[in-house]
Amino acid sequence: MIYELSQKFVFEAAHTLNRTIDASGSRRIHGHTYHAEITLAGEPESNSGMVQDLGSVRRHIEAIRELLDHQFLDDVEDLGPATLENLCRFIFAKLTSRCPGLVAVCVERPASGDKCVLRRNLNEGASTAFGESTRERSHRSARGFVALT
Ligand SMILES: Nc1nc2c(c(=O)[nH]1)N=C([C@H](O)[C@H](O)COP(=O)(O)OP(=O)(O)OP(=O)(O)O)CN2
Ligand SMILES: [Zn+2]
Repeated sequence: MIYELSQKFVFEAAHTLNRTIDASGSRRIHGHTYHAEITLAGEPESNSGMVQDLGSVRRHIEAIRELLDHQFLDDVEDLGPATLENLCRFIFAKLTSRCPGLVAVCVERPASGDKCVLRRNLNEGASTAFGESTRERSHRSARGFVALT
């Protein structure tokens, strides 16, 4: 049995995007309301009864949210083209060392029904792609839900 703990947050941001379809509208600066959700997996620590205190998760999220909320996403360092895919990767990379057990990041635009989920691929060692430390990998391995790669 494994527990999954999630926290949602919202940010508003502007961007442009180069596309082969609907190109002119996407190339103009426009904005979206993004709804994001992060998920941690693990076992509750016996004394606290918590996988991780959601209060500390919210603090870490707030630091990331400040990098995105009311920003022009084209100018955000390390983001690349401001797609849902890159927003998931960006949030995952920024949070993974602060939130042990981070397994998924979801970003969606409810207004248009667009959604992307980035899940840690336990079988293919995708964790290293996000700059996860050896300490974190060992930590998760010790909790028994990932094989060391
Ligand atoms: N795989 C992806 N495809 C697209 C993404 C993305 O993040 N990943 N993003 C976009 C654009 O952000 C785009 O603004 C959305 O385009 P579109 O659906 O055409 O129109 P809007 O949501 O802006 O809605 P309107 O109200 O019609 O402007 C496209 N593709
Ligand atoms: Zn857009």
